[in-house]
Amino acid sequence: MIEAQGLTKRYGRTVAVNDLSFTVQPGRVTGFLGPNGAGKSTTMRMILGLDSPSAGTVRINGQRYAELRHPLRQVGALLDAKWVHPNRSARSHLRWIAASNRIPPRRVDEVLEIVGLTGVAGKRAGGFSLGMSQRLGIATALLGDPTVLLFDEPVNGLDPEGILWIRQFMQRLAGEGRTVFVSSHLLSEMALTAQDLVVIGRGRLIAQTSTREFIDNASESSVRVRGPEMQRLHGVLTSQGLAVRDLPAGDDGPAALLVTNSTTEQVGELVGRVGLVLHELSAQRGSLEQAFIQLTGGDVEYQSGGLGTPGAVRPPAQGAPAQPGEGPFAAPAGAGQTDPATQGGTTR
Ligand SMILES: Nc1ncnc2c1ncn2[C@@H]1O[C@H](COP(=O)(O)OP(=O)(O)OP(=O)(O)O)[C@@H](O)[C@H]1O
Repeated sequence: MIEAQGLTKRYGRTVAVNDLSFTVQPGRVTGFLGPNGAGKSTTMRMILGLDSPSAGTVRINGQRYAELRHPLRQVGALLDAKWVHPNRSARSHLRWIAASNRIPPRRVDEVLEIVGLTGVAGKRAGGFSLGMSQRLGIATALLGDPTVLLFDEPVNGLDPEGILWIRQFMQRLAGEGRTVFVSSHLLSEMALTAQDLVVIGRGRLIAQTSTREFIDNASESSVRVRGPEMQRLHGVLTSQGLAVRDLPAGDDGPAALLVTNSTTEQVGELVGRVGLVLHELSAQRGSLEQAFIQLTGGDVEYQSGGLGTPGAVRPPAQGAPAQPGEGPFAAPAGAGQTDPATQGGTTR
C-alpha cells in the first residue's frame, strides 16, 4: 500500500506537487493520471525517496522509504528504461544490482524468465529495442520480489504488442496481490489498464476513485433510441421535457435519437406507456476523455479541440510535447475496441 499525506514539492517558485493526499491499494492496478507536467514523476520520485518533499509524507507499507530495511524487497520501480550500462548484458546488469542488494543470483534467471528475456540474457543491453529495455527495467523492479511496484509512463513509445504485454503484465502483478501504481497521460490507455485512478492536474489532486466511477460520475449518460416511428418518438420524448438530438445515419448505424441526461429505464418506460415500438434502446456512456475534461477544467495544461472528437488536440502549451499519438486523448495503441470504458463517447 502507498499512502501520501499532504505531499508537496517546490522547485524555487514552481509548485510541482501541491498538498497531494491519496492511497494506493494492494491487489489492484491504480492509474496515476494527469497531463504532462502535472507532477506525476515528481510524486513517484518522492515515493521512492529520490526527492525529498517540501512538506507532507509518503509511506510504503506504513513506512517512509528511508525507513525500509530492504527497500528492493518492498518496492520496485521502472522510472527510466534506458538506465542501464550499454555494454553490460541483461544478465550481468541484473546480477550487479542483485549482488549490491544481497539478492541471490538465482533470482536473476527467475526474473529474466518472468519478463521473457531468457533468450537474450547474454546480449548487450545497449542494443535492446525500447520494448526489450522496458522488460529489462521491469525485471530489475521485480528482483526483490516486492509487494509494491511503480511504473512511470511504461508504455511511452512502445508498439501495440509491447503495450499489450505491459498492460497484461501489470494486471497479472496486481492479481498476485501486489500494489501496482502506474503513471500515464494517456487516458484511454488507463481506462483499459487500471481499476482505480488517482487523477492530478498542476500538482493537485482532482479525483481518487475507481475508473468506472470516474467515468460514471463525471460524464453525463445518454440514451440512443430508434424505432419505425421516429417523429412520434421524438414528440413523446420532448413532451416529457427530455432533451433530444437527431443522430443522422452514419458509421454508428441508422438514424436515431440521442436523449441526453437520461437512462434507458426512463426512456423505455415513457415509450412503453404510449405503446411505441422500439428497434434500439441503448445506454451511451461518456468516455474517459470527457470525464477528464469535465473534472480537470483549467487544471490541464492543454485540452481537447472539443468534445466528441477524441484525438483532436489543441497545440500544446509551450514546452509540452506535440507528437502524434502523444496527446492526452490519443487512442491507445493495441487497445481492444470492446472495453466499455472507452465506448459510447463518439455519438455526442
Ligand atoms: N528538478 C526540477 N527542477 C525544476 N522544476 C522541475 C523539476 N522537476 C520537475 N519540475 C517541474 O515540476 C512540474 C511537474 O513535473 P513532473 O515531471 O513531475 O510532471 P509529470 O506529470 O511527470 O510530467 P511528464 O509526464 O511531462 O514527465 C513541471 O512544471 C516541471 O517543469
